[in-house]
Formats: sequence, structure tokens, C-alpha cells
Amino acid sequence: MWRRVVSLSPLLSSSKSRSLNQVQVPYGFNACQFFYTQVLNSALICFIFFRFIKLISSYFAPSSGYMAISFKFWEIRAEDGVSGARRKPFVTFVLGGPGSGKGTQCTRIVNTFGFTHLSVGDLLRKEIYSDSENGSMILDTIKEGKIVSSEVTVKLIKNAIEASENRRILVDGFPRSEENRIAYERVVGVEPDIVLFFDCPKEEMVKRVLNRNEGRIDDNIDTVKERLTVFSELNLPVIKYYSEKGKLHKIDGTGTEDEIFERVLPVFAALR
Ligand SMILES: Nc1ncnc2c1ncn2[C@@H]1O[C@H](COP(=O)(O)OP(=O)(O)O)[C@@H](O)[C@H]1O
Ligand SMILES: O=c1ccn([C@@H]2O[C@H](COP(=O)(O)OP(=O)(O)O)[C@@H](O)[C@H]2O)c(=O)[nH]1
Ligand SMILES: [Mg+2]
Repeated sequence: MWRRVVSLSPLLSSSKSRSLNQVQVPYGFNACQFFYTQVLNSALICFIFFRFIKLISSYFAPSSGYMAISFKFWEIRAEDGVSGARRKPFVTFVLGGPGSGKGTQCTRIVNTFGFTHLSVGDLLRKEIYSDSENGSMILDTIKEGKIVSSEVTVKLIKNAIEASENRRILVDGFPRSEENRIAYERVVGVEPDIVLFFDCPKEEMVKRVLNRNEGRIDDNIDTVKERLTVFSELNLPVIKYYSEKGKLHKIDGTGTEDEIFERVLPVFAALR
């Protein structure tokens, strides 16, 4: 009996237990040998079993507790700029000009597909009111319709992604320039999985922004004009980049909110 167990446990049978085995007491009760073989074997099997379950669940059950553990692992690796392969969060960038309906459609995607919505504009506005050292610079930049430096924005996004327990994340309104995009990839270490672009005529965007009625300092005709120029000059190249990479889903942003969402649904159909 002993011989059989020991021969099945090459990893656990130490040279000591093997020599004991060879010298004598192969059939007698030996507490030390019993521990090395039976108890440690069971522990090893349990360990391997749970590692296996964890690995499987990280691939097939994104919202499970095990996935949360895997996500933490990704965070640690992302610090080094290393892509965590399939363990990373599932990130969707949501792009479009001012008033194209990004925020509105994000709310629907959240409700239907369980994403967490990170509006980068909202993150920046929070900074203004939280008395942070960058507050006044952000306020001035938003008022002028320009783009806040990548150093500030990417840090806010990275922190928000790391704070999220949810693996599915919508990054709304970013990257707004090629420089933004490159900085994000350098700091966070991964590319987005999907990029949505709400394509809307300028006159419609201006009309929506001027009717938005949220008390925003940039919802006025002068700022919106500047934002449209910035959008054409700096944001369109980003959209082109993702289009060439085959990641872009261009959505017609005209019509009712319902009609637009109908066009969004197929993009995420596989995630239902
Ligand atoms: N399909 C639509 N038709 C008319 N108004 C819309 C539509 N989608 C959004 N809006 C309104 O237009 C304004 C801008 O929408 P929002 O989602 O904030 O756009 P963005 O985030 O791209 O600036 C909001 O007041 C919103 O309620
Ligand atoms: O990545 C970003 C996102 C926003 N902004 C600034 O925040 C403003 C408002 O952005 P938001 O996405 O809230 O506006 P929206 O497009 O939804 O109207 C922009 O015009 C920019 O000045 C920025 O600098 N970088
Ligand atoms: Mg918005």
C-alpha cells in the first residue's frame, strides 16, 4: 500500500521518505510518511483544482468574483505597461462631436449591457469642483473648447478604470486627439476593444448643444464653434486611426434616441 502511494507521488516523496521507504517499514504505520503522502497530496490536488477553476472562470464568466481577482492581476501588470491579454478590462471608447449623443447612448448601453460609464468630461468637471491643483486650468480649457493635457486626463481615466469592479467600461469622449490616444496606450498599456463613433451633422450637433440646458460653461455658440474645429482637426484623425485598425463602429447619429440605439445594439450583441 505504502509503496503504491509513494510511487504515485514523485513530486511529494522526498528523498528522505524514499530512503525510509527503501530501508524498511513499508507496511507499518509511519506518521511522517503518512503526512508527506496523503495530506500533502490532497493539498496539492485541491490547489491545482482551484487554480484550474479560477483560470476557466476568468475566460468564461466575466462578471464572476474570480474575474474581479483576475482584473486586479491585470492592474498590477498594467503598471508596467504590459498587456494582460484576456485578463484585461473590456474597454469601449465612445467618440463623436459635441452634442452627437455620446452621453445619451452611453446611458442606454449601461442599462442594457451592464457597462460602467466613465464620462471623461464629467471626470474633468469633478476636478474643477474638487479644488484640485489643476482645477482652474481645466476650467479655462473647457471654457475655450480646447483639450486638457493628456497627462491630467489619462491619469484620471486610469484611476477610474482601476477603481471599477466592473470589467466592462465605456470611456465617453476620449481620446480627443492622437496625442491623447498615444498617451493612453503608453500609460494604460492596452488598446480599446471597441470604438463607437456617433456621426452627426454639424448643424444638428449645434442645435442639441444649445438646447442641452445642463448649465455647462461650454454650451454656448462661441465655444461650440471652437469645439467643432477641434473635433475636425484633432479628433477625426483618431477616428480614422481606429477605422484603419478595423475597430471602429460608425453609427448614424441622426434620428430619435431609440432609432440610434437600435443601430448600437448589434455592436454589443455578443455581450448579452
Ligand atoms: N437623438 C437625439 N435627438 C435629439 N436630441 C438628442 C438626441 N440624443 C441626445 N439628444 C440631446 O442632445 C443633447 C446632447 O446629447 P449628449 O448625449 O449630451 O451628447 P454628447 O455627450 O455627445 O455631447 C442632450 O440635451 C440630449 O438630451
Ligand atoms: O478627453 C477629454 C474629454 C473632455 N475634455 C474637455 O471637456 C470638454 C467637455 O467634454 P464632454 O465629453 O463632457 O463634452 P461632450 O462632447 O459630451 O459635449 C471638452 O470640450 C474638452 O474641453 C478634454 O479636454 N479631454
Ligand atoms: Mg457628453
